[in-house]
Amino acid sequence: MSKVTKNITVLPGDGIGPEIVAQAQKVLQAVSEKYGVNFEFTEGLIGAAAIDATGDALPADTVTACQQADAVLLGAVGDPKFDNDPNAKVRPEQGLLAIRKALGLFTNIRPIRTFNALLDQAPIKPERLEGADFVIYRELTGGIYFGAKGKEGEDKAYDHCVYERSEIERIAHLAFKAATQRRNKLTLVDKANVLETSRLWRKVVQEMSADYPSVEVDYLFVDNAAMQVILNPKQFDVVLTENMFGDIISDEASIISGSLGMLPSASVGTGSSLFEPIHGSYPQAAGKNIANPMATILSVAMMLDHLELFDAAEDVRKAVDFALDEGFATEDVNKAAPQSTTAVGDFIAAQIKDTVSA
Ligand SMILES: NC(=O)C1=CN([C@@H]2O[C@H](COP(=O)(O)OP(=O)(O)OC[C@H]3O[C@@H](n4cnc5c(N)ncnc54)[C@H](O)[C@@H]3O)[C@@H](O)[C@H]2O)C=CC1
Ligand SMILES: CC(C)CC(=O)C(=O)O
Ligand SMILES: [Mg+2]
Repeated sequence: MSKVTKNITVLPGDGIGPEIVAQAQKVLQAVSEKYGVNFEFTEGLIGAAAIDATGDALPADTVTACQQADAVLLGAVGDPKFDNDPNAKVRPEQGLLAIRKALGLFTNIRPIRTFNALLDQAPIKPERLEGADFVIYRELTGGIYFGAKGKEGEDKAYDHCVYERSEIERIAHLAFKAATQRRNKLTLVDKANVLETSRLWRKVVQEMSADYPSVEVDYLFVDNAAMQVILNPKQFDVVLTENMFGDIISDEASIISGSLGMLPSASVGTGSSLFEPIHGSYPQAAGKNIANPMATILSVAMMLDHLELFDAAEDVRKAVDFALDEGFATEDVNKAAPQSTTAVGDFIAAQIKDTVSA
């Protein structure tokens, strides 16, 4: 019988992107060998790498390759030469925003959990963290990142924040549904005491809650939420929020997991789904073989769930837990005896091949 083939478009991007994506591909290769699935990889340019090669942060053939894929795997984009040049006309991050828009990826799902092996080293008391398990539904193609932006002269600049009801409803439906499959709680994080867009979010979510009677809905202003997320993370189940607030709150929530290098994400919507760590291109670590590949590897687990390879996804998660339990991890989560990025990738891939499937 011929093997099932899944076409994966791979966008390594910038900084540590190529290093962490290579480890994620090793993991997919291990899954391929164990489960008899064939992964066909097509590589595309995005970000600073794409600007350097073509002048464009998202070349048209990258978009086509993503549209034709069963799933997309992204590393990260961004380079200090653009970050430090406020006058740059083209920026790596434009490529990321553009692929999200082109694929209609209106929801970014960011699960936040703890890892037993990392509880003791967190800057927060372990008893506050143990059992924390929530998921952030971050709106991904609207709000201030996508509104009109510009400058008036040299000393005035603006970024507009706009949301339409339909943009709120489509992600809110996904978030409510997720809550019904979890612990039936949804927290809307907004700034409805100040922002008109937030008041629209609140109104729409209040109206929609009638369709999900089992779900308890509460509301938190984002400044309070930023504090609650680390003070009492166990209170959250599904957190629904707009683009920028979700971006910020999720980086903060990585403290609960132990490192920004631990948090994966799935971006879903109307086109091919895309899987990426929540962190950026960590340029200080580029080329040093020290970045944590686990966020990207756990993004592969989310990809495998999406491809309905559920046992393989579980294997990947278990292999990451095992690596952490064995202390086989990079310096961000194992300062005493750090392993390299490639060694961690090899270890996790070998563990997947070695374990008997569930
Ligand atoms: N999705 C994306 O492609 C994103 C891109 N960026 C871009 O990345 C560049 C750097 O931005 P930063 O604000 O420094 O954010 P960053 O997420 O790249 O790094 C912030 C800090 O988090 C830690 N960290 C991040 N990833 C890690 C990993 N895999 N292993 C271990 N530690 C890790 C490091 O301590 C690092 O200094 C910028 O150009 C920015 O625009 C930032 C966020 C997301
Ligand atoms: C270009 C930024 C919006 C990337 C980012 O920080 C993110 O998506 O988390
Ligand atoms: Mg971010």
